[in-house]
Amino acid sequence: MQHDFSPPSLALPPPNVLLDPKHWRYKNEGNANVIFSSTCKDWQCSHLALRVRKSCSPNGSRSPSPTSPFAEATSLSSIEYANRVIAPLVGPEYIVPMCAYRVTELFLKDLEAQSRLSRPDYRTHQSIDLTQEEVILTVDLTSHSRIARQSRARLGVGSSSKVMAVEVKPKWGFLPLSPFLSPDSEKRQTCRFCMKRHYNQGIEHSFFPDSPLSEYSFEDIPEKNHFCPLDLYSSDSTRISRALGALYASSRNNFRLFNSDGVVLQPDKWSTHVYKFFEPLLHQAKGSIRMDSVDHRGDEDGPLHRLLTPIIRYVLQQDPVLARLKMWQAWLDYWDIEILWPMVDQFVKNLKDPRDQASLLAPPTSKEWQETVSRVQNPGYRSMHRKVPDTFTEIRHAILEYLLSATLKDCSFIINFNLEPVRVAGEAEHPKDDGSKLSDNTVIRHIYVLMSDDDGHLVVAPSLTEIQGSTTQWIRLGYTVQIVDVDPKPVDKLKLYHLKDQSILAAYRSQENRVFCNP
Ligand SMILES: O=P(O)(O)O[C@@H]1[C@@H](OP(=O)(O)O)[C@H](OP(=O)(O)O)[C@H](O)[C@H](OP(=O)(O)O)[C@H]1OP(=O)(O)O
Ligand SMILES: Nc1ncnc2c1ncn2[C@@H]1O[C@H](COP(=O)(O)OP(=O)(O)OP(=O)(O)O)[C@@H](O)[C@H]1O
Repeated sequence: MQHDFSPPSLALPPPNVLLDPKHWRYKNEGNANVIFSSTCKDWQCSHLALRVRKSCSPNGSRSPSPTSPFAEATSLSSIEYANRVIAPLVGPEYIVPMCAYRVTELFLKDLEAQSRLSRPDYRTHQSIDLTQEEVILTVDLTSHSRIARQSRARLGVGSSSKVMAVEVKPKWGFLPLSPFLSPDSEKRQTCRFCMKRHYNQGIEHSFFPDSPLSEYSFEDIPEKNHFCPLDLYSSDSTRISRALGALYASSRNNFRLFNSDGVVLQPDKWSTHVYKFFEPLLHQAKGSIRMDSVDHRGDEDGPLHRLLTPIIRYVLQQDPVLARLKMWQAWLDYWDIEILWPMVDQFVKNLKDPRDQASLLAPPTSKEWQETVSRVQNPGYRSMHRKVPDTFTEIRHAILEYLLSATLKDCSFIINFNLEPVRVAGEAEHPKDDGSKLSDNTVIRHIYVLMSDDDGHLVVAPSLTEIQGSTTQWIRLGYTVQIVDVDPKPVDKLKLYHLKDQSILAAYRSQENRVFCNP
């Protein structure tokens, strides 16, 4: 049933349990996959998720087009890519355990039928691919059971089941480095995400002129209050807070909050959920955190800004995930697609032998991906003055590097917070926490959180020693940070990347507002 990449930590229940559709509930989906969470309470099952590929059509038949993300990405290659290509770059602790699991068409049809009512309208033009023989069995990063079990085993305490998970799709975190882009290029001042806003608005108008607001619509907020990924990646407290505030106001597919059951919450439920999660701490601050309107997302004194922002900001400032994503996104996209694609295209045209042309743009092999990772990890690779690629091998290298950077520009990370039982001051502190590993590579870290007596603000610290004396009550949160959606991008998307890049630029230039992103 399973392939070699199954990590030992996924001790699996028998197939009759796993292949029972009533044990799965629709969780969420992206462009290419639908995710189901386990509803089975069995300890071997309760923290699992299924990642099921979508077809290109509404009836579930697989009809890969040359631009399809599935054309090269079978479930096995996605797993291999995550473990052998992405893990060495960003760190194995961020990679979610996964294995390929054989399924039947009947099982897929049942999943398809039971998910129909939960799926958003704008996604239903693609349904589950009923021809796939394997899906990815993985860990549900929004579930409480894995970290809670670990805490129980380590601390010998009954662990609370309170969990809050947030997902962030941070997108492109850099302004281009390319020495070949014009010094006057808009790309030197405005990040790709901020430019793309105008392109998205154009697409939405042309496709959905009368549609109600969806995840994909921009709400009517002033330009200066929009989310800029560069703020999130900045490691500066004020800028991270601003980025989070912008995401609360207009989250699109860049920010999600999950409840204790791992269900995606609608934005108007976020404040209440966050408030309830922190309730053990709030007796001192009840008056100062406002819960008096229905939707507190924009309220500076509401639970999102006062409670959620400090803990996410703390995690993002401590954890290297964003710095690593940004570094590799930028270095692997050294030339910029505006320069790279015409270079590739010209080179292909100059090749006499059609077999050489085909092999320059052939799907990368596993060996090539692994060579790419070794090459780019070599310190010499990060030189500011790279040789312009002009041989077959160099152009091929530049293509693979760009595709790798595209994966890192499109992935998301999930932070899962697990609330441990409430303690009072004076209780013995846990030993200093340097992160403990689960049986896979997942690292659990802990933070202490309290309401400051002085001003009713949330204080976050890595150990109690730093905060004792200023309060009577604190909570300890275990948290994990892991990345999802690190599939390989197909090589035949390269041309489309260029087209999209030029369309984004054109849409940005066609309007008057200029955005200056802080690098
Ligand atoms: O190009 P972008 O930035 O629009 O990214 C696409 C994403 O759009 P986003 O901006 O996040 O709404 C897009 O996300 P949505 O479908 O919009 O949620 C996909 O992730 C797409 O990747 P793939 O085609 O499924 O492999 C993404 O395409 P890639 O460019 O990563 O291949
Ligand atoms: N292991 C997981 N645990 C919990 N939730 C998950 C997990 N993997 C994915 N999800 C949820 O499902 C959503 C879609 O998953 P994923 O990003 O893998 O789909 P995709 O179709 O490949 O995305 P894209 O549109 O970027 O191509 C994620 O945004 C996240 O909300």
